[in-house]
Amino acid sequence: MADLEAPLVRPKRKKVWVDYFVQFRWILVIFVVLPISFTLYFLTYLGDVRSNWKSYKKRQEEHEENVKKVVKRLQERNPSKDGLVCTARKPWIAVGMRNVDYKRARHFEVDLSAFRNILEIDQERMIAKCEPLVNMGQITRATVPMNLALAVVAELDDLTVGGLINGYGIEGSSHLYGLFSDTVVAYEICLADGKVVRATKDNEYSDLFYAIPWSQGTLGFLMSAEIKLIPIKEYMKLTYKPVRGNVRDLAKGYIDSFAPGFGDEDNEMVPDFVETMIYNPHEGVCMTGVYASKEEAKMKGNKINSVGWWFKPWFYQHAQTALKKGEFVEYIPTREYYHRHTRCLYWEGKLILPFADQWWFRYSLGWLMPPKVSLLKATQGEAIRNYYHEMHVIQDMLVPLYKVPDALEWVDREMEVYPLWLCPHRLYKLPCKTMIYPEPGFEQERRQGDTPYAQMYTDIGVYYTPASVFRGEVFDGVDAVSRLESWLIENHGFQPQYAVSELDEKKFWRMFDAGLYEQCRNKYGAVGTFMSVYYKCKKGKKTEKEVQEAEKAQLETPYAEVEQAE
Ligand SMILES: NC(=O)C1=CN([C@@H]2O[C@H](COP(=O)(O)OP(=O)(O)OC[C@H]3O[C@@H](n4cnc5c(N)ncnc54)[C@H](OP(=O)(O)O)[C@@H]3O)[C@@H](O)[C@H]2O)C=CC1
Ligand SMILES: C=C(/C=C/[C@@H](C)[C@H]1CC[C@H]2C3=CC=C4C[C@@H](O)CC[C@]4(C)[C@H]3CC[C@]12C)C(C)C
Repeated sequence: MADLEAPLVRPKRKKVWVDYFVQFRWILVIFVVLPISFTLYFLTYLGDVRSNWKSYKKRQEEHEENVKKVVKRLQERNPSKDGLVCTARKPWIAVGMRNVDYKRARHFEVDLSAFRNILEIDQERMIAKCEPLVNMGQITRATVPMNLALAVVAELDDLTVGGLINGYGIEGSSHLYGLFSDTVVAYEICLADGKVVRATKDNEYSDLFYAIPWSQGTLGFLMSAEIKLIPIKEYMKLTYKPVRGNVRDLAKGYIDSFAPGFGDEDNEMVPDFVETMIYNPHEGVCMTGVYASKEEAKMKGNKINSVGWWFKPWFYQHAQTALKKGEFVEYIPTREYYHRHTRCLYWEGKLILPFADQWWFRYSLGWLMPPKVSLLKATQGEAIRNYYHEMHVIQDMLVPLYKVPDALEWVDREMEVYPLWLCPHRLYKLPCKTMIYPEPGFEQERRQGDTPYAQMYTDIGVYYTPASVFRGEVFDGVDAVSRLESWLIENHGFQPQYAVSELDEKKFWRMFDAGLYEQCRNKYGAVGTFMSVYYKCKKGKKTEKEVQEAEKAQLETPYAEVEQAE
């Protein structure tokens, strides 16, 4: 605690050309990225419309044909000559910060680009059956008019079902439903030998069912997923409540905004949606939402705010107005609420287009927003990419709810990044130990927000330029991330794998549990066909030696070493 009190003194840093490149990147973004993004969004939309014209039967038939092609392609692979297997999705298309170096070294690609259809919306079973490239924009466009939604809808339109399942996905409803993968009831998986199986939590493939989340596509290819739907209403009644104090007070305000006492999950006060934004070490805004009918929203005296229109203020700035005007309530059309952070990429848009939040830009060119993450990645070059690793932070810390005050103190001291995004999620106690798992014995502590069957966690989203960089001081992003990871390991926290990681293999397996994953890798023949999850997450260019070692790997030994060391 003592060293927490002493302020860090950082030396000044000299600006280099890449600082100016980042500062003037908006020129490239306005004239190249935005027009192409807009065109691509429009073409994707037309593709979705075309897909919707097809009957479910036709889509299912096409799906079966496409699955056969995947099986054939896998069987064509010559293990002694071809590399290990991954999808053919280009590294820059994926919505993640990793450099996906494994796709820049020897590998064997399987093209899944045809898998972009919603195969069925079953209103009786309350299930949406989706192919892996169905994205969030597409699914809400199809379900919201039916007053249905996936139980967890990740905010950015371009996030895909396959990426959210094989990685992680979260939203403001995760305090009720868990992470995206917790809402899946069945996976259709193509295994290394080309066998296609349906895994559910209680059939013969239940081990595979539990091992898929966080495995990054290293156990098999996901061909489709059956995902839980929930009934929704047309509007989200959102309450914005300002909180003030030190970071521990802000954390308490956040926890009290939604978390009932231990085991009191049926408490009617628990909202449908929760998120908190912390704007500086002394101020934050806690938001809680409940679904509301259009009749209620349109009642006299109620304020409707269609936040999705291109000319509207960016959502995080709109929420911030609660700090001036005090607590307020408004009704937001549900689909616009789901995608509230898309237009400004949370607040990252401010750095890329610093004036795009001004009224004159919003009214004149706001309709071109947002720039597609994939195009930003495609045009950023090595220098900007490295700048984002060294002088910027894009990380999430999944921590037990009761540790949020400590985590906020840590981030404030070590990174000084604001705004911060806080979003709670349940971490279920499952019949087997998955890659991420609650603290052993958490239920005996009977803490606020927990239930006997799940521990409440929080995703602390740390995205932006640290204050020290704005002040022109030295900031070592690589070292900061490394310390963040160590803090997470010590505090039973987890780091989503879309972010850049500095973990070595042993530390990786200290953060994540390898037991079930390794067992399934061996049982389902993934070793020697699919890459390992650490190989995929490891930062840095792959050397020929590393590629060869990965290809020859029979057993993932570092896990065994961790076991022995403990
Ligand atoms: N609100 C949220 O929850 C947010 C989440 N994110 C992160 O972004 C990521 C999603 O980005 P997105 O571009 O959609 O996904 P990606 O293309 O980045 O895929 C993520 C991983 O899933 C694997 N994968 C994807 N589809 C399949 C499949 N059909 N079969 C097997 N493996 C598959 C990929 O394997 P391969 O490398 O072989 O292609 C990759 O390892 C998530 O992992 C999430 O962590 C980011 C922002 C917000
Ligand atoms: C994890 C969550 C949200 C994360 C977003 C804030 C980030 C996810 C991917 C990030 C980005 C990817 C690539 C980029 C290209 C760079 O040149 C600029 C930055 C960026 C656009 C970057 C910006 C942040 C993300 C969108 C959820 C759980 C809240």
